[in-house]
Amino acid sequence: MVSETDNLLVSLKDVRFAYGEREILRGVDLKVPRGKVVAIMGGSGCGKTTLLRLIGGQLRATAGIVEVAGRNVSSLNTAELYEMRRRMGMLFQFGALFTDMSVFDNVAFPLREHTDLPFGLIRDMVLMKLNAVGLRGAADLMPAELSGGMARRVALARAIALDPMLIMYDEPFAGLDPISLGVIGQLIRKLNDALGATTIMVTHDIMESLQIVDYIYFVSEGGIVAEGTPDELRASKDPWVYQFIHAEPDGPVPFHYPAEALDQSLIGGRIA
Ligand SMILES: Nc1ncnc2c1ncn2[C@@H]1O[C@H](COP(=O)(O)OP(=O)(O)OP(=O)(O)O)[C@@H](O)[C@H]1O
Repeated sequence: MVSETDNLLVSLKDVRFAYGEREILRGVDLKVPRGKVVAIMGGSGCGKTTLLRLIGGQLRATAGIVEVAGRNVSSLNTAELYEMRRRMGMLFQFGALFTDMSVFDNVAFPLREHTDLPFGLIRDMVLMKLNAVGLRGAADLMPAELSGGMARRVALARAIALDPMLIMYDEPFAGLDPISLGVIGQLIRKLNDALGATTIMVTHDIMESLQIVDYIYFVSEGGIVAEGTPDELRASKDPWVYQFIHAEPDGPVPFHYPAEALDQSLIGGRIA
């Protein structure tokens, strides 16, 4: 259990959120200590991306408190929000690269947008970030010349270009082959630790998460239904966690969409 006394970078207290009339989150409590890598998992459409957007200040909670670095995100004005976002690196689903820019220019983009640093310094910073993801030699390539795994690594380098305090990834493993997936997982951990950052990632990949994260939250039906360290979750008898870790098709997360009993649906059942 993450405690109040941990040095928290992100804290959500009883957070509720609705898109119009439709309530997606109904009281979420979540804590992310500084320096840690935390995964948020859960079924499709349960509100994981929405959680990242609330933390990033793109959405405002309907109720409850979202705190980042000790500041209530809802209370920030536009300038303060902009300043906070500058300190966050985000890689959204399939975080596409700008196809008409070289690898170098893609990574330089946030530095040029957000700083007035001279070219020489930007150049060195870009090359250092590309070096960290093993692609310094690919600086002059265009995105079309990269494999899927390489493109994701460039997107990672771009997300950390400004040395963020918080890095958020939305499904960083989506669409990758198993080897690239392992490489990206290790990089996420390595970059977090090398930068002294804090990382939150939304993912469906439980096996990779168990290898690299410090803590996992499971979201379902608007709230956190399970949480723990990888070791705690591996040992857990909680049916929800068990279903996820052992990839059981049916369990607390049902395989079947709600319906009447099968024998009621079948013609034979009706005759009987
Ligand atoms: N802008 C929006 N307006 C209305 N409803 C939305 C909007 N964005 C998302 N939703 C709905 O809110 C729910 C939660 O969406 P969200 O993207 O947070 O889920 P998720 O857990 O990240 O899903 P997935 O794993 O499939 O990406 C979904 O049912 C989605 O249809």
